[in-house]
This record gives sequence, structure tokens and C-alpha cells, in this order.
Amino acid sequence: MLEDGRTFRGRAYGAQGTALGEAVFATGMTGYQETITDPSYARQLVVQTAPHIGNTGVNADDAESRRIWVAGYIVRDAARRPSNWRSESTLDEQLAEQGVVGISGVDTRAVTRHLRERGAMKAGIFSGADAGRPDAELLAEVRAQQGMAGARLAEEVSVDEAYVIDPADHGWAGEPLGTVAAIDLGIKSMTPVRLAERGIRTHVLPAATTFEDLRALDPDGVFMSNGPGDPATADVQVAMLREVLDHRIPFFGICFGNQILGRALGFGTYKLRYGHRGINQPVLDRRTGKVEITSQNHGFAVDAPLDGPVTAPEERYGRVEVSHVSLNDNVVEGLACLDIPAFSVQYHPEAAAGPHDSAYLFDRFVELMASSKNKESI
Ligand SMILES: NC(=O)CC[C@H](N)C(=O)O
Repeated sequence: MLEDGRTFRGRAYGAQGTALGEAVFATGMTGYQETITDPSYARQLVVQTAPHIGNTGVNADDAESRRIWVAGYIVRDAARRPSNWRSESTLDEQLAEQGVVGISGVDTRAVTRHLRERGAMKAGIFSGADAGRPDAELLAEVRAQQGMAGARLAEEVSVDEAYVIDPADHGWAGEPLGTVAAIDLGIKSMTPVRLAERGIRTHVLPAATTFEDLRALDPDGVFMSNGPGDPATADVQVAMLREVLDHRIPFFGICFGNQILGRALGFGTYKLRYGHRGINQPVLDRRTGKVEITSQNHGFAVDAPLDGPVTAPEERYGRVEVSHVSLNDNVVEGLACLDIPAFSVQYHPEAAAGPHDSAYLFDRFVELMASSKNKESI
């Protein structure tokens, strides 16, 4: 049931009961397991536009975090029997085990068209005994929940304890090339792995990490991850990032990390009507003129001028340009600082799931750290 009263009926899937959240649609044809375990989907009811979901089951390797984060799951045709040599369990079982309420047999095309026209909105899934409650009561419950604008969620999904991802465990034979302090705002597990594959040791740190804690690690670079919620609430991380930038420590941000860099530079953020979610999103790299097909999951964006470079509103950070832009709607998809070592993208170069066109961004971060080191020794 959507906030505006539009209601769709289907069959209970996964756990039974009530799920409340923001209804959003995701357009990936593959990668449902990576989607449901992406912490950026916390408090969202995800509608999959691909009609067949669950066909290849679930396995321990493809999870992008320690649990399922979607608040609810809406599909058209749930596989009754998965078939894949890697499958260890069914999606239905996993949802049920983790208490995630889903619904199948829904006209997901109609839901998606509705959300596309009216925008992402509050919604609820009601199954089992809850499905029998009066509609008016359910609608009141849907409307009473907190919306995504103004939601502060990164601390809720972040780790409590720091951990390290080591290059030696990901096929890197030599000595590590450097150390990155990664702030976990809802980090996907493939992100530090992509750095490890390039010889970088990553300390994954809780969302509330202070600049002093981070500095104690003497990192060659700082990274801020993707994460759920409204970037306008990330004041703690914005203040921390400003200290990183003031000390000229090389910085790379993904998704929420891009929004935090935007805010640290003095730009605003705003909520998109229905967002970008899927693995088929075209982005222009404005410096090379190349188009990359990207993996995305964001409902907010940075409000920065496309005709740059411009001096950042926080003038001490010098010039900045919008490095990447969405070819669907011209939304800012990347920021590059010209006078300090910092850049970020709004999409997901770790590509889990998704095409690998954007892998070069991890190389760019490694190069940025190396060239900053050389500068120090000069
Ligand atoms: N994947 C992300 O980091 C998303 C960032 C933010 N929560 C948004 O919706 O835009």
C-alpha cells in the first residue's frame, strides 16, 4: 500500500507481517542478492522491475554485507525452485529467516510506472494476519512513518568495531602499496576488496570515527562509503571530512561519500523524484568524453553547477568541477577537486552487482595517493 492510497495485491513472500519504508524501484536484471544486502537500501521497500527474481538462489559469497537490509521486497514472479551450482538456499527462505517481509505476484510494472510519475513515497507491505486489517488503518500506519528526507541512518548500519581487509587475502603478492582509512557509512564488502586487489590495505572504521582516531592510523588516503538516509543529516561526517581536506590527505568517496564531499565543499544536496537504482545507468566522464554504464543506488544528489570548474563555496578548497554526469537526467554523478587531492562519484565502481566500466576510479585513487606521497618527500 502506497502513501497516496494506491494498493496492489499479491502473495506473502519471505517473512509475514508488516514492513514499512520508502517504496523505490531497482532496474537491475541480475544481482538481486547484492541489492538486498546493500546497506544503502535500509528502510526502503525495493520493487524489482526484472520479473523473475530468485532464480539462482542465494549463496554466502555474493552478499555485500552481513545481512539483508531492504525493509521489504516486492517482486513479480518469485522462483519456486532456484537452479544454480552456487546456490545454497532460496531467497524466500533467507527473507523469512531474517524477518524481511516480501510480496510476490505484484504487477511491478504498474508500481514502477506509478513511482516514476509520482515519485518514491512511503509505503507498507502487509501479510499474514496484518493483511486482514482494515485498509484505513493500514494507510494511517503507512503515512505515520518517518519519510526518507531527514532520515539519519548511516550510524545504524555501520560496524561497531574496526576491521582490516588485507591485500594478501585478495591475490596481491607483494608488499602493500599503502593504507586507506575507510569510513563505513553502510559500506559494501566489494569496495575494500577492490582496493586490496590493487595492493591497498583498508581499515574499515565505524561511522562515528573522529579525525584524531583516523589520523592515528597515518593513512595514505581516506575513503567514505555509500550509505542509507539523507546526506543533509551527515553533519558529523562533513565536519570530519573537512579536517581530512584541510590536511590534504587524499580522499575518494562513493555515493553517500560523494554527497558528503559535495557538502564539505559547501554545496547543498536535494532529494530526487524517484532516484537512480540499477546496473544499467549511463554516465558521461566529462574529462575523457567516455560513457560508462554504471551501477547506481541513490535517491539524493549534489546540487553543484555543471558549467565548471567553479571555486568551491568553501573557498579554501579551491576549484572543483562536476567530473561525471548522468546521461538520463543530467544529475551530478561525480566531483573532482582541482587544487586539493579529493574526488568522488555518485555511483558504484565496486560493481557488485554491475558492469566493470568504472573500475579505473580505484586506480585513480591509488595514483592520487602515490603522487601525494611523492609531493610530501619533495
Ligand atoms: N548508495 C548510497 O550511498 C545512497 C546515498 C543516499 N542514501 C541516497 O539515497 O542518495
